[in-house]
Amino acid sequence: MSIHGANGLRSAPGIAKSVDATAEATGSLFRYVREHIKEAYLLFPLSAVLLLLAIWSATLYFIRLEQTRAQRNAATVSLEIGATYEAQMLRAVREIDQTLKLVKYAYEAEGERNPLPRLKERALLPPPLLFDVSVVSPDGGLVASTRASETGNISDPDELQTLRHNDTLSISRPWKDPLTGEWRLRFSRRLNAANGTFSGIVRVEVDAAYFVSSYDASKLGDQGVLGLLGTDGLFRVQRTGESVLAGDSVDYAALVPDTEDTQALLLTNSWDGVRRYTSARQLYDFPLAVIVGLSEEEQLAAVTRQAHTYLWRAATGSLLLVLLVGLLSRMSWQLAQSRLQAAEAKVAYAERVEYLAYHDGLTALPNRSLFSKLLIQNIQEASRYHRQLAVLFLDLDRFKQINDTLGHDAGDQLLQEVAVRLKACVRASDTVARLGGDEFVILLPELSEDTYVATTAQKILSAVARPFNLRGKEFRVTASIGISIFAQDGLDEQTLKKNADIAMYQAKQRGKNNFQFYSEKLNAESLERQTLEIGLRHALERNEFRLHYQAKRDIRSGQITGMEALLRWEHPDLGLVAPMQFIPVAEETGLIVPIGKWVLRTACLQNVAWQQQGLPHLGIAVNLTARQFVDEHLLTDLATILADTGMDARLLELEIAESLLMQDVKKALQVLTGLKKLNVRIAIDDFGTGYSSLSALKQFPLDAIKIDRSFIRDVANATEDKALTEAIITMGRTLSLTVVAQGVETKEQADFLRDNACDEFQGFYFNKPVPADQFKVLLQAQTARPTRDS
Ligand SMILES: Nc1nc2c(ncn2[C@@H]2O[C@@H]3COP(=O)(O)O[C@H]4[C@@H](O)[C@H](n5cnc6c(=O)[nH]c(N)nc65)O[C@@H]4COP(=O)(O)O[C@H]3[C@H]2O)c(=O)[nH]1
Repeated sequence: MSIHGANGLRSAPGIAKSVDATAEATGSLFRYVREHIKEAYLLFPLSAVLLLLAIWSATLYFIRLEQTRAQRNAATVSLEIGATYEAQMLRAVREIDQTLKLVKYAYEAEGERNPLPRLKERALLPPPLLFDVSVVSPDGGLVASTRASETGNISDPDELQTLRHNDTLSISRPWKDPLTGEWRLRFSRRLNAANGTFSGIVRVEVDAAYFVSSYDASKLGDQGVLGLLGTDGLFRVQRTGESVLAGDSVDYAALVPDTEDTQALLLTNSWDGVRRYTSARQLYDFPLAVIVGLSEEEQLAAVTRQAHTYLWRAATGSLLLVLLVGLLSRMSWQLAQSRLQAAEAKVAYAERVEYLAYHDGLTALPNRSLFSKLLIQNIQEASRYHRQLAVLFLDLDRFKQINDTLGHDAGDQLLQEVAVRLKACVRASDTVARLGGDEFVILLPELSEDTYVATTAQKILSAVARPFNLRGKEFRVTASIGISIFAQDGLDEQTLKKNADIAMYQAKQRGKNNFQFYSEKLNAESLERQTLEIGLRHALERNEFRLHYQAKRDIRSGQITGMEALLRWEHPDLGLVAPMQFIPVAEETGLIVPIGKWVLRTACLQNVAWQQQGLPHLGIAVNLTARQFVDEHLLTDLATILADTGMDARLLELEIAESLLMQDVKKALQVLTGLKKLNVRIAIDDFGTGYSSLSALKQFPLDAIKIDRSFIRDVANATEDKALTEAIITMGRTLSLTVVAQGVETKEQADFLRDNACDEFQGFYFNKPVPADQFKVLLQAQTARPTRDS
């Protein structure tokens, strides 16, 4: 029991589930139909189904109507024929009975033993061809007959027996004439003697076919029936088509209603098994009934044929309709499908447009808009749940250079690779987005542990620093990252982004390839930077730049051998701004290019002016930054300036930082060769800090190297710096380069350099950078007193 119970429990939800599923399926079908009902491909079949229903309902209705009409008609005709037939039979039997009565009267009342000849003579007997009238003695012997051939005792003993006791009309059983093979019938009455005793019978014999001779095939067809039935249930005669039969026995009571209200019934006639609309009437005063039957098959044949025609037409119409609707539905389905496809394409296009609106096409990372949205959302959540989140701004160091050197395709490839590496460094819940150019931003929405941000930032720096393979070559880039934390560094999206940006610039300032957390101090620096940037944009047109000149002296004679032009910015509010403060800003913003051109032109003009004033023809050095160095117009600009100012190219020296040259040796060689073709001198600035390879140095068309100040600073004390400086000087001499020591501040430093055969020096120990008018005084002094100054 328990097992059954458990099964029952288990199956109940199963049944419920399948019922639910069915309901669900039906529901969804209805929903689908409701939603798409207006679609032609559904409307057509639905209309077709309705039309088919209408066609078939009408067809079947009309068939049924015709059938009913034909049935009613058959029943009516059966009744009508029955009524007529009844009247005919009544008359016929009455006439026969009248004859019998006439003979009986002549016999009994007039005492004629054989009244037949007299009656015949007086034409009171029926026609002899049809009827045989005879008189029979009580023992069955033929007394007289209208038929000449009839002789002997041919009476039925039963008939005699019946009439011996009754004075009624007797109707014999049908019998077949042995000679003709036709069915015959006999009607008889008793003859009384004068004393009233039985003295024989008078009878009329007739061909049974006589009673069914009114069979009209046009009405009764070939399968109808016309019959005379005795109340004993024995057919005296019945005719179907041309066949006349007799003697069949039926249930009289079942066939002949005992009411006046006659009607035709559809019956399977027991004597031949044919279904007929059968009407039966008992003859008044006689033990006979007339039977009329119309074959159902024949009566409904026309209707059935008609029905077949209707059905055939309906079927043909339905088939055509189905084909037509199928065709139309198919066409409209195809149309709907193509419309659907067009709509889907539209949706896909809209999705694509939306995707593009929120994603970076190059890296497929979220773009600035999407990042802002995500950041706003995450700030709201962090605020609600009192959580922290971090925004990391990342900028690639030297990206522009790679882009300019290797081309945009390589730059794009690099950015894509960086995007992949960045994503690999963070969790799936973190967001990496690209703001544009080489700027990326990372959102860390959940800071599980305090060190997570720093760890992630470090991981990113290491990942970016791994070499990239671009165009079959290995390249290295680094990144600078600025970090701001919600809520301490800002409560809204703008502030967090701005502060992360500030921190990122700070990271750049601090030598790149590092990360910086935002602080208030950074903010102040950033503000200053912003002030500088805004001011720088107008400094040229407002003529706020000045050039100062610092002398380079020969190490042995102390004579001024040349000068370096150094840029100064006289800011209206900030006063004199040092180049180390504003040149990085000018470099980042690209303003260094027009500013650099101004410097070159001014330095050349000044130098030519001094020459024209009779002062010594000395070389002048001008610094170039990385951006100036890779500027595609550098050579043409320089040539123009030289031509415009009339400057002797051999007196112009361009100082280029060693680190810059070593970043991309091939490109450096290309630019330097171009410069050299203009006959300008080339010096490597800040030498010793850029890890030059000797082979690279040998390739470059150089004229001078300037030892970095950091070596000179400790040259008098630190053994290591001494050794390095000695090595640099030796190397410079080996390569036949002028070796210049810069940042010489003390006598010790000067002595050391002199002892180690350095060529020239430059430093506060001799001269600080001064404006042109002051430098002119120095030059004039040297012209007047060309002696050693040191
Ligand atoms: N402590 C110390 N410093 C000394 C001494 N002797 C010279 N200096 C300073 O050293 C710097 C020499 O220039 P730099 O190494 O090319 O370094 C330059 C150069 O890289 C850049 N710069 C200056 N003017 C220009 C310019 O017109 N164009 C470009 N592209 N860069 C410039 O800015 C840097 C700094 O320029 P300044 O501030 O003028 O600083 C100058 C100069 O004033 C010394 O004995 N002790």
